[in-house]
Amino acid sequence: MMQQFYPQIHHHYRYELNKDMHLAAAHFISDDAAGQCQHTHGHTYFINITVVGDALDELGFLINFKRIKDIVHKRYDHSVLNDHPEYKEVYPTTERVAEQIWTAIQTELKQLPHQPKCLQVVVRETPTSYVVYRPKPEEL
Ligand SMILES: Nc1nc2c(c(=O)[nH]1)N=C([C@H](O)[C@H](O)COP(=O)(O)OP(=O)(O)OP(=O)(O)O)CN2
Ligand SMILES: [Zn+2]
Repeated sequence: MMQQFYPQIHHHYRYELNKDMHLAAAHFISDDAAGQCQHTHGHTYFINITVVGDALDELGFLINFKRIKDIVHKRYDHSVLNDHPEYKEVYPTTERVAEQIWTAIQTELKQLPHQPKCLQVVVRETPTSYVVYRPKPEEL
C-alpha cells in the first residue's frame, strides 16, 4: 500500500527506529491561491518519524516509541491546526506540519544523554500527497 512506502535515508548510525502514527486534524489555508483549501477541512494525516543513533539508554531504547507518539499525537490529534501557536504566523501546510513535528521531536532528543537524532519526518496529508522533511546536518 502506498501509505506504507517511505523513502530511505542513507546514514552510518548503528540503530534506526521508525514510528508510524496517524491523527485526525482540520486546517485551512486562507489564501485564494489555495483554492478549495481556503475552507476548513479535515485530513487523516499519516506520519512516519525516523530516529537514529549509535548508543541506547539504560532500557535499550533509542527513545520509547510511545514517547514519540505522545509528543505528536497528544498535541495535534482532533485539533484545528491553525489554532496552535506555531501556526499563527504561517499556514499549516504539509511542509510546515512536517517541519514542526521534526522540531518537537528533535528538541526532546537533544535533552537525552545518548543524543539520538531525528533524520526524517514524512507527513502524508491525502492518499496522493505527502511531504518528506529532513534537517540540515548543522541542525542536528
Ligand atoms: N505544497 C502543498 N500544496 C498543497 C497543500 C500543502 O500542504 N502543500 N495542501 C493542500 C490542501 O490542504 C489539500 O487538502 C490537499 O491537496 P491535494 O493533494 O491537491 O488534495 P486532493 O485530494 O484533491 O488531491 P488529488 O490527487 O487531486 O485527488 C493543497 N496543496
Ligand atoms: Zn488540507
